[in-house]
Amino acid sequence: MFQINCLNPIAQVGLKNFTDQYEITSEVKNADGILVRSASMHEMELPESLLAVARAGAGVNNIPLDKCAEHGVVVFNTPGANANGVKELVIAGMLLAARDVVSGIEWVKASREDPDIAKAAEKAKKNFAGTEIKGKKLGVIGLGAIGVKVANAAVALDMEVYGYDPYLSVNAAWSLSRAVHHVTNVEDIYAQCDYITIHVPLMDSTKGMINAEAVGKMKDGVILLNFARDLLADEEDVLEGLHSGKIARYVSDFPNATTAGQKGCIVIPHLGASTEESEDNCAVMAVEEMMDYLENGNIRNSVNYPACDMGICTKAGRVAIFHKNIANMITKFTAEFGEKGINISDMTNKSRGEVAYTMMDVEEAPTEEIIRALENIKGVFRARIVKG
Ligand SMILES: NC(=O)C1=CN([C@@H]2O[C@H](COP(=O)(O)OP(=O)(O)OC[C@H]3O[C@@H](n4cnc5c(N)ncnc54)[C@H](O)[C@@H]3O)[C@@H](O)[C@H]2O)C=CC1
Ligand SMILES: O=C(O)C(=O)COP(=O)(O)O
Repeated sequence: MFQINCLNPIAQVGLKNFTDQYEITSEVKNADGILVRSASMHEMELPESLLAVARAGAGVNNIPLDKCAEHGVVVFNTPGANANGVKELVIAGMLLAARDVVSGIEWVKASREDPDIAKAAEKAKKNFAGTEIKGKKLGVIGLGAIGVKVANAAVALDMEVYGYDPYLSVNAAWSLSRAVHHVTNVEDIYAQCDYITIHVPLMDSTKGMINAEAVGKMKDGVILLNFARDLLADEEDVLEGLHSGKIARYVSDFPNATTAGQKGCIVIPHLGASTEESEDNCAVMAVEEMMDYLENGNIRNSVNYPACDMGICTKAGRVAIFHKNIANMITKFTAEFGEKGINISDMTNKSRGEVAYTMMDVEEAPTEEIIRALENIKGVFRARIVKG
């Protein structure tokens, strides 16, 4: 029986796919798997029992990926599963910045006791007049699952779209509208665009990328949208830009003490992926990945281990080994089975950066003794019996 702990509420449509081999537990201490959305796991002590973490969503900056890798804990995410939800809110964000709908709605609320509100509205509306997004230049930084959808939707809304992503995947390139202008230097986006939206993951290399220097290169009156992570922008610099008039509006999906309630900031309480559809898609994908890993050792959509798929095991046993990506490991693993006269009938070894994953199908059920011997090999983080 696998124990699954949910650190955030996960949609039922996903949870109900767990078979009777699984139990949802409120206790993290004996969990085999953790399902999580945005809850931070950085301060958490990882239970010894933990085998996998599935992030029902895209961003994994709330999860200690390296620490998990060193404990042989596979971390998954659900690429693209909430991208449409975010795309739709980004479009809403652009419209909220272009048309002063928010102030207009506030005015209506404040005037609700006025019996002549209809007449007053016709006078007041000039204060909330805006512009149209048609014909404006939009720069999209990061053309992954979300960026591509935002770029294509903006093309359909008659915007002139510029896209920048030095690591563009082949899939993304195939999905991107041909009307999107290919930008190879992000500064061209800063210099040319009326709207700039960022859709990159938060990593050391992207943290604070929207800083005073970047803002200084932008057009006067630029509208900046951040539906990726607040730390991608140095928001003190963004506030400076708003005060000086360089930035007309900052639309963010991440409330914090710096931006909440500030003039020129339209801040939404992290609603990008909070749609029924996105929550369902993420939950279904996260549960699928978790089950295939726990039952078969297969890894799909991991962010800290390589992909590996050996299907369902048809032999007597299957062993999975997490180890450093260094020389001589396979020889040592096979020797452990060889010494005991156990035939290895199938094997896969995959690496990703400094870590590697080896799966072996064997013709005798693996014993705890073999697992201990494998774990004693220098460079091995964990060995587990997947079947046997
Ligand atoms: N507001 C919300 O509720 C949500 C926010 N997000 C955030 O959006 C981010 C992006 O999500 P997805 O599009 O699904 O991820 P993705 O992984 O499909 O796309 C990210 C893209 O950024 C590109 N990239 C990386 N470094 C870059 C750089 N320095 N300059 C330009 N491009 C760079 C990558 O090549 C990739 O194409 C997530 O990491 C997460 O932080 C994601 C989902 C929901
Ligand atoms: O998927 C992401 O990266 C998100 O930011 C969505 O977060 P959430 O699942 O809504 O807490």
